[in-house]
Amino acid sequence: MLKYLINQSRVLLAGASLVTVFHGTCSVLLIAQISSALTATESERGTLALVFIATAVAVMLSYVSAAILFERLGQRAHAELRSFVARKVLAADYRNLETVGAARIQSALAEHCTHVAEFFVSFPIILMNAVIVAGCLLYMAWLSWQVFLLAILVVGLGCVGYHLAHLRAIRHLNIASEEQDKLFSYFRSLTDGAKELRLNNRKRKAFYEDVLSGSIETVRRERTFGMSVFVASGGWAQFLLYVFIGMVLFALVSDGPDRALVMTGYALVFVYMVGPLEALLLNIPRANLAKVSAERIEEITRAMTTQEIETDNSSLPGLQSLALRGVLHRYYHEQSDELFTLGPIDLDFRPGEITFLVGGNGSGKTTLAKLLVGLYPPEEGQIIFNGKAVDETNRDCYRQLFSTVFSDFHLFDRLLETDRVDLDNEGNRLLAKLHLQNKVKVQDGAFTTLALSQGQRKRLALVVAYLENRPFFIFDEWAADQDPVFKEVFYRELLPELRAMGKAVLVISHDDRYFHLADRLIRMESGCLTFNACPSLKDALHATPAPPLVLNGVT
Ligand SMILES: Nc1ncnc2c1ncn2[C@@H]1O[C@H](COP(=O)(O)OP(=O)(O)OP(=O)(O)O)[C@@H](O)[C@H]1O
Repeated sequence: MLKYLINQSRVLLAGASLVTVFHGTCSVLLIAQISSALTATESERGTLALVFIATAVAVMLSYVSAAILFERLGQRAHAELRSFVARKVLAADYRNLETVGAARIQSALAEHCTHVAEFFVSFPIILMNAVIVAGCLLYMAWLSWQVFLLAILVVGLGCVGYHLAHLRAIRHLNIASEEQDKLFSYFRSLTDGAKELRLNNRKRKAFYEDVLSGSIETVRRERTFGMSVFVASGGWAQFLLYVFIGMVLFALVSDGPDRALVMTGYALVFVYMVGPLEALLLNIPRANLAKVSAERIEEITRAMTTQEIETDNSSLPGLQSLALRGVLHRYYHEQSDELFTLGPIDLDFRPGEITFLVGGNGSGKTTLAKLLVGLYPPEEGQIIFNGKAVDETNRDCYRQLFSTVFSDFHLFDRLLETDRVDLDNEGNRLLAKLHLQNKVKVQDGAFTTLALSQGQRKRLALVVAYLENRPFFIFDEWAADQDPVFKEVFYRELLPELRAMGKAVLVISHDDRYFHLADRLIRMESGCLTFNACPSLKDALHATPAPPLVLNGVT
């Protein structure tokens, strides 16, 4: 991931790095000039002053240019990463997305992308200070070659120590990253479960103390440990530096004619070098954190795959026939080691036909709807659409056949599903039909508000589905949250209207008083079809009566 980003901006990165190297070199030259000026004669000072001013200006200009270039790189990397993850999420198979989970995706989009982008803040600091430290060492080598050899030894020892620490620290940073993914799901529970947490004080306390705090603490502990190991390795490097300084000052510099110049030079360089060295040791861990986050993004996005070919929407076919043949889907529940199997299912759908799908909770109605609309590719069997099997090459195109309102529907404030010119007028006409005209309007292709009751929001979702106007409509317990008057409108007006328009309609419903309005009734039990016929054959519907509900021994 980091390599990809670096590759994407290699020209800008190379330019910024060159400017940084130039800045580091000028900074070292500045120190060398200060050192020379301290022991310079009166006649040399004039020229030295001019060179000093020119170098100082170069240092300032190169610093500003490098900082701006790297800021641009960082922001660009951040934007690119966010787009990359968002595109991956949009293209991923729905099932893969369910497996990865919303929390990990949020974590990737929020924290991990930020950490990776910070690499472009750390990188110039590392590069700039590495150049300064290298320059200082070279300056020392020029003053005395023995010192240079010693410096090489110190750098070697520092590298070995750092590498060992690095391996340990990365392990802890990885654990922290994994825990952070869980933490994001707990953060969601803070807002999504706000009502439940307020209504049960024991639950609220337990959630905070046992779940949330534990997770926050794990991230803190692991990250602190990981970063501390890096800091400790920084301390080791600093210690080596002082050993190096001590050996140079007290053992290596002999009493010669240049002793004063050499000692002044060293004193200055040492003092100057400590700052860059510290910056270096502080920023290398940050770059490592970026690496860990980049690996995490890679892992998350790798799980979001697809083999499907995206449709261009130019020639969406109409519906002539649709058949499910031996279609089967399984859910595996890891915690309980249980498998839910839906199917094998054989079903036919025709235009202008209203099908009701009924059955107990958890019998597989929604799963069947997801299979039918192509959100889940069948594990076995086939969907035959207009005589052609649906596969990776045409599944995206096939999905464009459906307008749906699932029970966990999402409303976008903008009406993005269609580019029809009469969108506002048609939207407002439908809103009036569903008695929402005083609550919300469609204005410039967007709803004026979404702050409505659940039942009203479902009516908005119905408006959206109507505006999409696809050949096949699916409603998953749409009427469950509606007043009797809207149930009437839905079952007795809207559904017949859709039938008259030649739409195929699948209605998942528990409203048995409207079952007779369907052209066909399907019943599901434990993932299997147990009834598939005209609704007048009512007896078959009640083949398996539901067991009585028992609460604390009271029926
Ligand atoms: N994303 C999922 N991952 C794993 N198992 C799932 C998933 N969604 C549903 N299931 C399981 O599949 C079974 C059928 O669920 P489904 O939602 O299709 O039932 P349903 O008939 O629509 O129920 P309800 O009437 O309560 O909405 C359930 O046992 C459920 O535990």
